[in-house]
Amino acid sequence: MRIIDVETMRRLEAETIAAGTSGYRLMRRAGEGAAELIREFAGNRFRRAVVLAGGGNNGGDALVVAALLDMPVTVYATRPLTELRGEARQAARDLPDHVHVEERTELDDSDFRPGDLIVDGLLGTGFAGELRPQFRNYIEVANRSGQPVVAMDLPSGINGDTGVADSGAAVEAALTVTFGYPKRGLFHGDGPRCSGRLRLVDIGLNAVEPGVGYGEAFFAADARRELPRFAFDIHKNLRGRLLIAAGSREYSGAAVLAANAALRTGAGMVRLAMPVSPRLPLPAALIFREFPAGREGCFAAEAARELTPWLEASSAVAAGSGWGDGPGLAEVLERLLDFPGPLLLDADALNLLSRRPELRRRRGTLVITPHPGEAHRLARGFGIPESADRIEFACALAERLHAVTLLKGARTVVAAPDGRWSVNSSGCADLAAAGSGDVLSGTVGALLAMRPDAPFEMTALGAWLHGMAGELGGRGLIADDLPGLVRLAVGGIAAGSASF
Ligand SMILES: NC(=O)C1=CN([C@@H]2O[C@H](COP(=O)(O)OP(=O)(O)OC[C@H]3O[C@@H](n4cnc5c(N)ncnc54)[C@H](O)[C@@H]3O)[C@@H](O)[C@H]2O)[C@@H](O)CC1
Ligand SMILES: Nc1ncnc2c1ncn2[C@@H]1O[C@H](COP(=O)(O)OP(=O)(O)O)[C@@H](O)[C@H]1O
Ligand SMILES: [K+]
Repeated sequence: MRIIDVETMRRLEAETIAAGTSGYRLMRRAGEGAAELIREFAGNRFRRAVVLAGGGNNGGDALVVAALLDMPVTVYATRPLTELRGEARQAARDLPDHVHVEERTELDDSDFRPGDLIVDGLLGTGFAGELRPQFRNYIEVANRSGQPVVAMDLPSGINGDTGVADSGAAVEAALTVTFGYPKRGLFHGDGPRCSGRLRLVDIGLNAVEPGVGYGEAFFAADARRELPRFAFDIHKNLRGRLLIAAGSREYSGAAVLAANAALRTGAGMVRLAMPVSPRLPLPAALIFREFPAGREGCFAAEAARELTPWLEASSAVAAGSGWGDGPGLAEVLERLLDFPGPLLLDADALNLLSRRPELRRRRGTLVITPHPGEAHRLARGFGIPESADRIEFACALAERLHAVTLLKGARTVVAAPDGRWSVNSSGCADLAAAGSGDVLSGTVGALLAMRPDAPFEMTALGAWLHGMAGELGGRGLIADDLPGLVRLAVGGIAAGSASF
């Protein structure tokens, strides 16, 4: 989905209205979509919704939501609803009687209580200049309450173009529901930190013209488009054959996580090559072999030759998770780099490549999945200037290493050597846990094995599925849970579920 700036958003809105859809219709679609997502997010965890309504259309969206929630609702309005104009006025008129409205110049801590879900409709794309004191007070008290906030369109206080909380205060949302197209500010500055989970509601705006906008963000609609579909009479050999070369004596769990994830993502066949026998039970569906190990318990150089028959039988390879460091690994890496199909390198394989950049010779597609530490080492090894802007940095790595680059973190970036890039919309802080990256390498590896011709799209899809699995898991998630949750995310998309 194209990321756009505020000016383009206004133009598309005006053009859509000129083409015959009323502004209030757009607001209704925004509010209805948001209410549905809020119901899903809230489940039955909350006793009351507290809607913070500003004086513009962002407030209007929140009032539409207030009318549709199936729990008690209190609206704190920054100004009398009778003073609202245009579509927001209409939304105020359509509020049912059971919605309790208070006009409040100021809020204090006693205005929120445990069991409240806060809906932030203070400021959206119309926010400009210094935050007025009343709005600063609303934002600060809401944040201080510790109750989850769902932001309409943008977290209030965030500049829609730059993502910066210009006035030093912004809503810290648990979920942001953005309307029509994702705004640039959600991906820069304070945007990722303040927006929390991200969802997009299609409100039927005119399509943005090709070439207009600023880059791509990957949402559920993109996952629906990209998920490989299989004919009813498919054969396992056509559903992707992945070789995973991973693990060491110390880190056998990494290999097992990657292999489980690859199977649960739906690869037709997964082979796991490890230099030791794992301490953990392996899924019976996995094809496993122990390869020669050196004294440190890592792959020995002989493993390189012995991998040949398995490489010849694979449509993609994922390597590097839990490799550790040993003298034989450079030879193994060189052998893998000769593989003609897509090769994904993660973790210690990237660290090795950073120390030995001269090994980077390759015929086939290379996909790299560094976390920020590994990306930093790659930048040093390959002499790439590091940028604080994650999108710019991922693009520089992709270009210089000629590799599809997945730069991990909150709002993972996937960049291609040809300059395309996409920011992932799914994911949550629960993914910041040991082993979660190993699962990602198995998931992306499986997708590359299914669609070796579309490495950029499959890598972005893998990031989205992994992020969604994290969201489905939530608090208390451990990496062992993720493969099963990836399966649920794949299944939901494949079955055409309305969720996500
Ligand atoms: N563009 C579109 O196609 C659609 C926009 N919609 C909603 O409309 C929003 C934009 O609405 P508006 O243009 O009315 O703008 P907003 O509602 O985002 O903001 C304008 C209001 O905020 C106040 N304001 C501006 N700067 C301020 C500051 N520094 N301190 C305190 N108050 C400030 C203004 O006085 C005005 O009342 C979007 O973010 C979205 O939520 C939706 O209704 C759906 C359609
Ligand atoms: N705050 C966060 N929000 C969303 N995703 C995150 C966050 N922190 C980490 N992740 C994701 O979790 C995974 C962690 O991978 P990695 O650092 O390689 O872990 P490990 O090496 O322990 O497996 C990556 O997919 C990364 O994008
Ligand atoms: K908002």
